[in-house]
Amino acid sequence: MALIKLSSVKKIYQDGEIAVKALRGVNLEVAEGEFATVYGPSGSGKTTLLNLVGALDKPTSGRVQINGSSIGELNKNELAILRRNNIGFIFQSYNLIPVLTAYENVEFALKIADGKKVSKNKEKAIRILEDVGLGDMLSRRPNELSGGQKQRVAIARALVKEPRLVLADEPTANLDSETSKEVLELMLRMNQELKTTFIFSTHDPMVMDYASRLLEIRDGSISREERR
Ligand SMILES: Nc1ncnc2c1ncn2[C@@H]1O[C@H](COP(=O)(O)OP(=O)(O)OP(=O)(O)O)[C@@H](O)[C@H]1O
Repeated sequence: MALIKLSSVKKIYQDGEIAVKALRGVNLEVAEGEFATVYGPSGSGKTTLLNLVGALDKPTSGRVQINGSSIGELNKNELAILRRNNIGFIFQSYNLIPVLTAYENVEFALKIADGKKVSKNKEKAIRILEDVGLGDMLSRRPNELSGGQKQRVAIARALVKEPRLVLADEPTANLDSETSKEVLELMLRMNQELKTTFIFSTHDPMVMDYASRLLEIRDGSISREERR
């Protein structure tokens, strides 16, 4: 069974009088363990696609299945549980909690996922922050970190739960090439060792080099696909 399955998915945003057709009938299956990137021009529908795959939004028509569940049939609470148990998100806007330190932001994500193993959580949170190169910034708050460092806290927070699926919107947009490489290597290791599935939206050729599957999206449709 595919981890993600989209069947004839359309998404129309109503912008006042105007209906914006953001996705125009997308069919897509992503299996467990894929490392896929979605690329295409600005406004082509990449973020819309990731939001649907992440159960953050529902399609206007068609079906989005995550691990066999049709998201159109789940209520808000069920969608939240599905996301919490399966998906790590890395967004452009970071969504870090401003009053918490880098370490606390990462540890908090673990606490929500699994309230029990507190001592293990501490080790895990520190280790993943070291892995993204922030071992000496554990006690900094978001406003004391650069854009790229915040991005790396957001990456650590998404990965620390070891979710089945990681969704990332331009994960390397604010990182220099050395840091991008380290973060991508970390994700690739998780992909190989834990079979974590990754789906990225990106313009970055380095990210595309790591991908095992490239999906081009144009005007709300998948226009080209390549497996490597
Ligand atoms: N909430 C919304 N209301 C109305 N229109 C929207 C909304 N969100 C997105 N759109 C429109 O839907 C289309 C697809 O947007 P989307 O954000 O998915 O594109 P994208 O490929 O991620 O673009 P970018 O690379 O610039 O982030 C665009 O025309 C956009 O203006």
